[in-house]
Amino acid sequence: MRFYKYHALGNDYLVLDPSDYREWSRSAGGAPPAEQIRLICHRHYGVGSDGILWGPVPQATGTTSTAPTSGVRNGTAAPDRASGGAAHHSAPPPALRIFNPDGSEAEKSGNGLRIFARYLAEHGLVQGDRFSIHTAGGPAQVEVLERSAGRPWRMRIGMGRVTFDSPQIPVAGPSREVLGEAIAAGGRHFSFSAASVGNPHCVIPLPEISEELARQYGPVIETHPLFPQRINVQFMQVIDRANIRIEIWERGAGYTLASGTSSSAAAAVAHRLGLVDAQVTVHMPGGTLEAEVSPDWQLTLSGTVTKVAEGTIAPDLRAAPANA
Ligand SMILES: N[C@@H](CCC[C@H](N)C(=O)O)C(=O)O
Repeated sequence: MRFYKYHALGNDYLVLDPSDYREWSRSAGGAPPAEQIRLICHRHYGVGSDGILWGPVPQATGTTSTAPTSGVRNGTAAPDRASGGAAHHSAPPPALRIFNPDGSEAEKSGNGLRIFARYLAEHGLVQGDRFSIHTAGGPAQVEVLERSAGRPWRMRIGMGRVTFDSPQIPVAGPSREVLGEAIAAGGRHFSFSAASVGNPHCVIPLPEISEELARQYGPVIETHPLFPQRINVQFMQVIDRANIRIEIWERGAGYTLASGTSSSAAAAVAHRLGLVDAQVTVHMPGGTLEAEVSPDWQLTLSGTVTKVAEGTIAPDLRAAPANA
């Protein structure tokens, strides 16, 4: 029952390889039960993390939802133009399932993809510095930019194509691009735009942002009736045409120090609204990511991954209820 802990700008994940957890991988859902995910991710009762990266899994099960809450469906991000993906490999690319600390399953994670890519590369599970990873939110193309022993790695991920179309995000109401709409939450009115990069995002531009703002209004917006599958929320401050700041409330995880898909969605929305150019540095409490939006709305993200620890989950944790 080994685990590998990494962080990407303070957004921390545990990689659990299904080959170490045969009982769960052979179960009906083929993944850890939701109560085990909640316990393992718990900061006091468990190992502690912003989520679990479950893989590599066979590609077919990488797009199957057994999650109790988020209702994962096939993602909307288009295959990365540059990837060529599976076509370049004789074996299908490794697939990844992503679980939030509340036990729900997410379609995609930008930081999770960089972390899982490093795990695959340093365990000899992929060849070379360019490879694909499949998620329920679409394929991603990885490029290892810098690898050095005992230091954080740097990688670039082709995240796929962003969409602002309401049915694909999803956002309730008539079919439309969700740009600059009004939302009332927690007694306040905001203007928001919504996007999917494989998972759903609500971006709220404001002149000033703070952690308190994200913690106060994030949970109300995450579960707003406009968003039938809940939503990740970014409060965004545009600094200039090449820099934005975001504070994040993640669906199923709460306040986090960084998020890759949030960075992608915020950069794409800011670009779509004409507020920034195509290359954007996204500043978050945990650090910065470099985002790029291509003319056909393909997104690329570059940033670091740091290995934290590896170890073994004790049998006590397998048996204990979440409030033990
Ligand atoms: N931290 C992630 C996003 C993880 C998934 C998200 N909470 C969801 O439910 O969609 C990232 O780096 O993108």
